[in-house]
Amino acid sequence: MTATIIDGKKVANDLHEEIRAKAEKLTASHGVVPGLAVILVGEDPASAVYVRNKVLATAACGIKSFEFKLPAETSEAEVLGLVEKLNADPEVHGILVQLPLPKQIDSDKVLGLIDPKKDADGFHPVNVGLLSVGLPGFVPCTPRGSAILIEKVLPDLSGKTAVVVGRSNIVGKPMIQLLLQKNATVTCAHSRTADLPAVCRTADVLVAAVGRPEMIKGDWIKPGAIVIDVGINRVLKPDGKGKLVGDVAFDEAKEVAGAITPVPGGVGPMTIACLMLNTLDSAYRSVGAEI
Ligand SMILES: Nc1nc(=O)c2c([nH]1)NC[C@@H]1CN(c3ccc(C(=O)N[C@@H](CCC(=O)O)C(=O)O)cc3)C=[N+]21
Ligand SMILES: [Mg+2]
Repeated sequence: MTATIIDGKKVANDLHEEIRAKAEKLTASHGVVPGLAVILVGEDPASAVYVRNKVLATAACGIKSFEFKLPAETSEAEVLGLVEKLNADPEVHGILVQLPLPKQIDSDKVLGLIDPKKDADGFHPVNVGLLSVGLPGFVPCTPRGSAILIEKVLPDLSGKTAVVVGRSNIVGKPMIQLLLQKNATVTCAHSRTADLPAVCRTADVLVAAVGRPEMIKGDWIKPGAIVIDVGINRVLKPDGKGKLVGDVAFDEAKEVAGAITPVPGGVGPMTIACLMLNTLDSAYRSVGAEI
């Protein structure tokens, strides 16, 4: 039996339509168009794809997009100044500073300056804290999108075991919080975990967020498990062309799993859809309207 392939692109496109309808409703009732500002410092080819997809998504969702592409040698003071300007701009409801930033810029300082009420990435310590105590705030886009996909396949995680491989602030840690909120029994595994394959084999829900191409093999997966592949790795094929692969060896894994996300077309589009969702939520909150 082969796994159900979870179509993240389809779920994301459906979300875009819902967001557009709600954005139009907010414009009709309050004259507000949700706005998202993206700051990109320097040229990174992978970032360029991401930024292009974001701009396409804002258009699909009826969200106004403000793009700031700054040269790689931009000073920290300049980025901080831009963040302050966007914090004060009533047309901007969400601010995203694309990571990683060049060396001369302290990213903690920049993320800490973003108004927590406009923190569409959910990386500000205030939002991290709100998530960890279960209060409303911004939830990071990749875990939020992953949780939506898991819910589609398995709405009730009570009594289920979830393993998150990776402990980053961007994906692993917030993913753990969301899985706990859903009553899963959660393990966080990482590069120092002993016998990682055995730990992965305990998972009814396995979230791979390690950033290492095809590291998680088919025989690490419990038969019937839900596998969420967060990795987006660009690798070279023997013919010299580039292709995208996840952190999971997909061809093997799909023979064992019950459901699995592909790369591309899985978590990636959901990350972007959730960025739109966070921006929409923020615009509603800015006028005190119910979503
Ligand atoms: N502050 C910040 N927030 C982020 O969320 C953030 C970031 N910085 N820096 C870069 C990474 C990367 N990232 C991606 C999101 C979606 C796709 C995506 O749409 N992927 C598609 C297409 C990929 C393609 O064709 O290249 C897919 O997987 O199907 C890719 C990459 C968000 N990031
Ligand atoms: Mg690690």
